[in-house]
Amino acid sequence: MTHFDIAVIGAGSGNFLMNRSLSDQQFAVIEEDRFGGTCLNVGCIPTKMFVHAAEVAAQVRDAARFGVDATVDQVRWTDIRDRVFGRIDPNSASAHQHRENGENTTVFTGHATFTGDHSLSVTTAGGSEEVIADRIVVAAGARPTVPAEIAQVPHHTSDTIMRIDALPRSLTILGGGVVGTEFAHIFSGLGVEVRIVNRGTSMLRKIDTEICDRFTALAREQWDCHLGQGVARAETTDVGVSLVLADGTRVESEMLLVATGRVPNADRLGLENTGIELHDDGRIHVDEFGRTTADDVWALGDISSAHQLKHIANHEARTIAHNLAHPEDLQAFDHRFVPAGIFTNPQIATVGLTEDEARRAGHRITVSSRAYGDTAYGWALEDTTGICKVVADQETGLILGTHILGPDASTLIQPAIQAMSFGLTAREMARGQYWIHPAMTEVLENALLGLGR
Ligand SMILES: Cc1cc2nc3c(=O)[nH]c(=O)nc-3n(C[C@H](O)[C@H](O)[C@H](O)COP(=O)(O)OP(=O)(O)OC[C@H]3O[C@@H](n4cnc5c(N)ncnc54)[C@H](O)[C@@H]3O)c2cc1C
Ligand SMILES: NC(=O)c1ccc[n+]([C@@H]2O[C@H](COP(=O)([O-])OP(=O)(O)OC[C@H]3O[C@@H](n4cnc5c(N)ncnc54)[C@H](O)[C@@H]3O)[C@@H](O)[C@H]2O)c1
Repeated sequence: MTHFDIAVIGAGSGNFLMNRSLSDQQFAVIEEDRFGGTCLNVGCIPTKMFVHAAEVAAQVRDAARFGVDATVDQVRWTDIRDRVFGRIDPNSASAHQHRENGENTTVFTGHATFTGDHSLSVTTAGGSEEVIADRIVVAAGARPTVPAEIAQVPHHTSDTIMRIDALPRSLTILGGGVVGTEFAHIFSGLGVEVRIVNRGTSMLRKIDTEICDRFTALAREQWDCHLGQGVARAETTDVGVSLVLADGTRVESEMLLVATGRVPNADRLGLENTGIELHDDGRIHVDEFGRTTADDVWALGDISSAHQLKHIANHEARTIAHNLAHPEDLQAFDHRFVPAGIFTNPQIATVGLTEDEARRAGHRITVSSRAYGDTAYGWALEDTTGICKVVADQETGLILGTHILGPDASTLIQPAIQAMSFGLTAREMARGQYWIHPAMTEVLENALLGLGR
């Protein structure tokens, strides 16, 4: 049995806790898989590296529209894959090594479960070890869900599909959420026939309705979409896998990717041995400072947050690091304006309330939408589908939400996030600064001016 000041379960965002202000603390860092967690190894970073490769290919295919004739001769999948993981794997290994060599860190490679509020059993390759700690931070993340009707047929999840040895000719994606639409973009960009089966009648159902409807129509144009239907049964066939839908339609592809959501890993932590309480959806319950319902046990990121996003997990890790170092001066999480970027085709970015949410919350709102194609740079792009929408409060003039669909949406939205975070009104934001002409940001300027205050 070894005693530590702080034990951290999970070296994804949990690996950022060990900063200078806690250098006098002895840490146990417990990780059962790779350092860097989901984002580095199987999430944000590799997916965006693949998205870029897919967009290079898509741009070549689209070049003739601009008077440039070019063709994609070949997609060297294994070269693309090995470039991605040739950068990522050493990064993860060096993060691990850094903690192995750290003066105040001891790494345990294995699966941690609680045996009490401050005691853990770590199952390692060599047996099991007991770790006792005065304070424990749970940063154990989430994992992909696989519906029972799929479990018995060969399938991938986002954890495995990026390391396949060869591209399939066709891919069925079950789920039309963020993971499903990003992989649809990646694989269709690389030349794979993509089919999507989604229970909901629209894709990305949580986003603003206008953007959602527009994106769903564009998804139907580029992928073979089967929406509003569950899977009655799944079968292995000569081709690969066939999903039989409720109406009898068979959707068959060489490969199947399941992207039906992610569940917090709280069910695998022996929490029944602790005072840690859960939400109904399986997340660990934390207060605004990151404290669970057990004394001196904290939690952050996908295991506890309502937002499964890396920038949120990072923010929560920074806040908890501060709170561990300064228990007399606790800081609260800031979840007021949580932005998200969806790196599909077209890209989508969103922050704050959708139009419907703003109405339901009782705001008297003013709404303005502007097309990319109505700005000079939108002309240069020949864009016909992009849109920027701003929702503001009529009385205060404050921006309640911003929603963008189109190239570089996740970059274009940042001034809106800044204005919302610092309390600038839409008018101040539109009129109180220069907007570079003819940059794509003019679409946001025009949407703000369209609010009419
Ligand atoms: C395909 C994909 C793409 C994504 N893209 C984006 C994006 O573009 N932008 C964005 O903001 N977010 C994105 N996300 C979400 C983002 O990756 C997560 O929100 C974020 O990584 C969560 O961080 P975390 O530290 O909470 O969990 P993780 O990074 O998952 O870390 C948890 C760690 O705990 C370890 N662990 C779990 N249980 C135990 C245990 N009992 N004992 C020991 N170790 C344990 C795990 O092995 C893991 O390393 C994406 C997710 C996926 C799946
Ligand atoms: N760019 C990003 O920020 C990014 C990228 C990837 C993932 N993520 C995070 O990961 C989380 C999980 O993403 P996700 O796409 O797996 O989940 P999701 O909740 O976004 O989407 C799941 C989809 O699967 C559908 N579905 C669920 N069960 C089904 C079934 N049995 N049959 C058919 N369809 C079914 C749902 O209707 C939904 O459309 C996201 O919420 C997001 O927070 C973020």
